[in-house]
Amino acid sequence: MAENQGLSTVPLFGEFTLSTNRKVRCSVKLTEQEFIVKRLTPAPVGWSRRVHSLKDCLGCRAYRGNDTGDSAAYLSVYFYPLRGRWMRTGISRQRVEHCFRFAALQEWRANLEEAERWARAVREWSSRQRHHGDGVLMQELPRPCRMMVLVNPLSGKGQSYTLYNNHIQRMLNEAGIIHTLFVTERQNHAREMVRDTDLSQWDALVIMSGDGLLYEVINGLLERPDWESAIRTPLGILPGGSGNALAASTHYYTGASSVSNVELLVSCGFLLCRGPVSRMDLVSIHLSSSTRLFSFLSLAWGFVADVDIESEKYRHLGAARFTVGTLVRLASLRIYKGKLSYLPVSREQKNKDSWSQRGEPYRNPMVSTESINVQQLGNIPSQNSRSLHGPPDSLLVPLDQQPPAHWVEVPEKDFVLVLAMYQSHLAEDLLAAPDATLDDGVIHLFYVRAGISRFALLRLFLAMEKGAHLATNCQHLVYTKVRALRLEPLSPQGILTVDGEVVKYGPVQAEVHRGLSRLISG
Ligand SMILES: Nc1ncnc2c1ncn2[C@@H]1O[C@H](COP(=O)(O)OP(=O)(O)OP(=O)(O)O)[C@@H](O)[C@H]1O
Repeated sequence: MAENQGLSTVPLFGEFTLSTNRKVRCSVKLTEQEFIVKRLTPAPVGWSRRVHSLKDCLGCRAYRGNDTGDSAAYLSVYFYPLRGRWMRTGISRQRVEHCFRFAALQEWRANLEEAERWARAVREWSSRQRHHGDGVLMQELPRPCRMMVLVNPLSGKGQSYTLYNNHIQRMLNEAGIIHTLFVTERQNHAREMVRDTDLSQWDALVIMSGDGLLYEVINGLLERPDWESAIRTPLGILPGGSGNALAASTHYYTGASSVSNVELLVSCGFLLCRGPVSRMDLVSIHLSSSTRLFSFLSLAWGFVADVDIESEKYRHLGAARFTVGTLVRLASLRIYKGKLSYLPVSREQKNKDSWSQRGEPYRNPMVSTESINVQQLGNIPSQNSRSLHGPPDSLLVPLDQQPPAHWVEVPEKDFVLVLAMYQSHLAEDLLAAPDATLDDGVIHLFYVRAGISRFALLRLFLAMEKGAHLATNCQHLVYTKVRALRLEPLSPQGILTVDGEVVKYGPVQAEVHRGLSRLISG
């Protein structure tokens, strides 16, 4: 062990019987990349050889059986490979367990030691196989890992707790993750818990709900005096709501084909257990009420916000509530009056370049009295009168001043929708920003100008299921990548949502903070 930096040496070979049938002998081989099982006892039906990539290994366990008179030990290894779905196209992660009986030695202790040697080697070599993305890897979660799991029992169709019991609890146990379950009892419960908890007790905070509960957790972390370290606590997301946009986004970033419901849950559970932790963008949002809050997903006004909120009454339908809501709102399509301006990614870059050519550090020219603006904008009381901290917003000026001169002002004043996205999915089956990545530092801004027909709008949303809406060449749809934006609704009434939650209607502005938070994302 001491040589080879504590790693168990591989390959390992062994011959064991199946725990379920002692008459079936198998040869087992562990290499740096694979776990290979070959049946030595011929079987009339079923498999004769199985090869698993260690990338698909969730965990393993060595243990003694219940019978104390039995000197055997057991090794269970859990894999979740991507496999073709039964009677459907596409692939999804499906659980495969191998369990072997170790009885070659007379002493139970010796058999258990041998099983533990195998378990250690499987764990070590599978952790070496973890996929490290393109430079986004921040850190591995420590092992053993301690997770706080927050479950909203009322989210989605009210099945979160059952889904946790049926799938997630088992996966966390298989991965050897120590976790404590907290069932939220009311709105803001999770926010208060993360605001007040001793974070040194936890290696990760996991949210099993819709996106609304994560929104609470992020804002709770940023209310803490130690927000700078608190917001770097690894977060995990498990789909338990009806929208599940971030869960769908994290699955999408793995490159796997699209899945929903329990298959999405298993995929996210797998990512959660395997890590690693990546950076995730957050967007600072200023409302007319002088409130500043943080958002991880979206800011919406017009059609999308209306559908999201008005379809709450169909939540018993699960994800289908958005389809029903879309059809209902299409029937009475509205036009929303407002002013939209933004700082394009390209223009911000030019600005930075011209400053650096002059050999000076970049400063947003409109906030040269930065400290004053930042103070005014940044340190304002949050909705529940607690102070929300977070980094200063260097691109924004106060809402009662004109946006900076180098920003773009959209000429149109009549919109059907404005949607700012920072992750790929708006809902499980709505791939709104196919180009988005977890920490690209970009707000993907979409707006649809008034004048679009109902049919064309429906076509856009149908195309969005596959992320093909941008290829429809719809003349009314505009897409641009920005760092900051301001929206000033002129219609006296309307709905504004942040991460799917209603916020105070009125002027709003936003700035992206690249990689401010951490997400366990695979
Ligand atoms: N026990 C509870 N009772 C009532 N509200 C709760 C409870 N626990 C959490 N909440 C609140 O429920 C709201 C909605 O939660 P969340 O968005 O996670 O689920 P959802 O609305 O079902 O999901 P989705 O947004 O995907 O439709 C959050 O604002 C949260 O504060």
